Amino acid sequence: MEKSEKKGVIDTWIDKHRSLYAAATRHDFVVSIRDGSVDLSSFKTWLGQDYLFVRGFVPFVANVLIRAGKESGETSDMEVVLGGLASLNDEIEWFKSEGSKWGVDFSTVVAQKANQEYSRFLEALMSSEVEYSVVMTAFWAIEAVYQESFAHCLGDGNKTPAELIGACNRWGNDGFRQYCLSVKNIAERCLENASRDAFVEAENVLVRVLEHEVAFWEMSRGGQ
Ligand SMILES: Cc1ncc(CNC=O)c(N)n1
Repeated sequence: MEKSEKKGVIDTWIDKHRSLYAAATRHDFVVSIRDGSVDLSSFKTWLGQDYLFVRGFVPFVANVLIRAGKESGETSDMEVVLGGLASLNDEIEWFKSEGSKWGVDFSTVVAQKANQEYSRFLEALMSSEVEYSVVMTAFWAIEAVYQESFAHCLGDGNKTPAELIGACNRWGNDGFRQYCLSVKNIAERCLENASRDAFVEAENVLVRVLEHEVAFWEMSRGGQ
């Protein structure tokens, strides 16, 4: 097989954890956006919680950026992560305008348990004890779940409500897909040279990200 066709370790792990991956990327909430049956109070709950999540995700990505500058062999790694950080700047502005559009006052939104647990998990990954390959794998998984989920809402035959297309475009667009592929390539390259321990930990962290993402979508059911 050509190198470009060779299945990487991340795809092997995704295949191995196929049902969990599907639970994270085809959650009822996402499917309900795509089929147009979404309950708007669920959407508002997700919006408020995700705004808080993203505020905690910024320092995580900043930490990845610092490590990409120091620990990576390739100068392009830092540029890929910097692109991600730059888009988070736009994203926070986007959240604020969506908040006013939907009447969600972020100053009164309280992080729910699943959100708090996800933030704690991100904080633990910021420790210098965690290897770069492990952090990169987690970073890829976090971004890829949103890319896959929202791209699904824009795919052929969707009945996504017009007022939710903007949200879906934010993560479902082709540029974000390309960016996720770049992050995946970085993670794959790091994993090729990782220690046995880091390799085992990376798979474990990938699974944990998927579990956190499922729990995160589940919060939308509360509809508060
Ligand atoms: C819970 C969660 N996971 C991943 C993302 C996507 N990354 C940045 O926006 C997100 N916004 N929220």
